[in-house]
Amino acid sequence: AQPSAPDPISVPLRDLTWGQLNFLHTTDTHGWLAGHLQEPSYSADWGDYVSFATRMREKAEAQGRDLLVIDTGDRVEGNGLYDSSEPKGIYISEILRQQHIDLLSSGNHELYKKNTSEAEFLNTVPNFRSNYLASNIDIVNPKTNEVVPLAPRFTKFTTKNQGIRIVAFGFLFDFTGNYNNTIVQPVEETVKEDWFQEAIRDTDVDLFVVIGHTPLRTAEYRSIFHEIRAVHQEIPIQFFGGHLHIRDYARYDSRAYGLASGRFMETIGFMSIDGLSTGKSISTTPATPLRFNRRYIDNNLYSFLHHTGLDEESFPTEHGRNVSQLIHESRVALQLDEVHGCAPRDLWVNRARYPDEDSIYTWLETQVLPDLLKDGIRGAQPALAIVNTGAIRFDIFKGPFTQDSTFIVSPFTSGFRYVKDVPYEKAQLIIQVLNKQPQILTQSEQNALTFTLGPLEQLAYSEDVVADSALNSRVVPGQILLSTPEESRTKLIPGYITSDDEGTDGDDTIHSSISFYRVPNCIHSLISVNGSTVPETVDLVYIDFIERYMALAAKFVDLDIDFFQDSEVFMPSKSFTDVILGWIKKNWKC
Ligand SMILES: Nc1nc2c(ncn2[C@@H]2O[C@H](COP(=O)(O)O)[C@@H](O)[C@H]2O)c(=O)[nH]1
Ligand SMILES: [Zn+2]
Ligand SMILES: [Zn+2]
Repeated sequence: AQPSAPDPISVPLRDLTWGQLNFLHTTDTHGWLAGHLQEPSYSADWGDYVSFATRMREKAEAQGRDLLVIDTGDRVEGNGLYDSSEPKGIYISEILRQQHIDLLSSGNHELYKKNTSEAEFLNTVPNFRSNYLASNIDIVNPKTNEVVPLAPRFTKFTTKNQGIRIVAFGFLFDFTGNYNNTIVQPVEETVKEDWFQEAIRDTDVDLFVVIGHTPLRTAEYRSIFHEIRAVHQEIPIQFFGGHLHIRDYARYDSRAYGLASGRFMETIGFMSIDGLSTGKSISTTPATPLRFNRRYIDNNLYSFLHHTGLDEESFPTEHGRNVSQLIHESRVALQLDEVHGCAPRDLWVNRARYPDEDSIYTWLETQVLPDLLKDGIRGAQPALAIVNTGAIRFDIFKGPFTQDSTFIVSPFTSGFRYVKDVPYEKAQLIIQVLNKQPQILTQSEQNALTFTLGPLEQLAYSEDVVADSALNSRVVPGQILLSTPEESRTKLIPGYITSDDEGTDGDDTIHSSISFYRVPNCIHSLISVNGSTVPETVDLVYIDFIERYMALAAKFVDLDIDFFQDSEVFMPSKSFTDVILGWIKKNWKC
């Protein structure tokens, strides 16, 4: 457990609605298993979550109900606890496995690199036995060189208390950026496979559960929904999704819903279903009408104590405490609190307009990239650098910038490449193509370039909200009267106000809203020694992750360059993360 949760007397919470079958859901945790050390709203760690899941399971069992724990991938890349070890992930694997997870699947980040997907296949899948599902992912078995499923395609089981018969699948969206030791089959093809068609024709089923690292409102999930509905018009279907890093709840029909539960251990998703038939029920029609309920739980002890009805003494389990201790020891071993510099101000990914002096991207464009290129690549030749905004994963808070901050902000190993003597106006057109997302880039490729905020209308933001920029706001913009008059006036802290298919009452914690702003796919910085004149040609520098999109854009603007053939490495063995850290060590003295 970390710094205390929000002030308990001033944070109104919405309760959970329990059902026959209840779920806890995490997605896109990206290594944040220590919780948020600088944001009390999200300060619970994986050990606290182990305790929470245990207490919630006890609560369900006491009422003869069931509880299942779900995770839908992107468990790697994005926090020092994962990225700071060599090899990456050795500490996190041991921490992750301490949670009893009933169903889990792979995200796209598990597949970018060969050693990441092989660690998944050799460690995480066995750690969770048949609970790990991979309906559309294969891998080259590093021991036999055979192509095999990453994990079982699906599973069928009956819940312990209610006897609910479940068939579950685990899907990844039609991801194309995976390393060539894995194969992601398009979902449209998977649902036509014999094994899938046979599995959905099972008649002894009360509920289909589709987990996956797939945004809820996608063609992929719609095709699975339609395939199942083509066979079972009435059977309830529960989807769990992720990847867009947003809280979301989608209604497919009156008997099929989907839940997505944010990112970075900010949210524990809660889902309940009532009115399900079961293997035990005699009559085919359940006694109570079918009912789905969702709740986005802020990942902090205050919420956990409230929803379990326990207090600081009775809530923690010994196992949960031991996991928190393991996390602490892992962080010490990795020296994650080593200070590299002191940030003079907050710099925001999407809680500040761009461009703006509070935008992390403006800071990169005006400070870091010019410094990188100040000596040019080839003497006085002007240079233009392009970086995708998705390379930066989180905000910089005013104060110590640590080893942990380094990987929270920029976890990837991407380096830079460049091509020489590109006509400047063509280079400008390339940036426009990358940021205007014309038809040339498929939707999934468009997503792969942007720090995927997901549809902004699902994030609570408003141009005219004046909210202090830090989530654990030091200054709350005035008092906000709660909707029900008998509730006392109370101070709300800024946080998510999620708008989904059921309205805006999904968040367990009633927040004041925060402004969120869209950022472009890419940012850029032009450096020319005699800054004044517009250069004829530039050396075009870009982060290597976007090379294939640069090649696409070059075609679009009739630039005859083969980026894969004609490009060279710029500053070998220096990653974008090294560049950022080097700048911070030089400029942000404490
Ligand atoms: N510059 C780099 N950006 C990367 C790399 N790997 C991923 N990304 C960015 O992350 C998102 C996908 O993240 P997700 O958590 O939403 O799945 C992707 O769209 C890129 O923007 C990398 O190695 N270098
Ligand atoms: Zn993610
Ligand atoms: Zn993802």
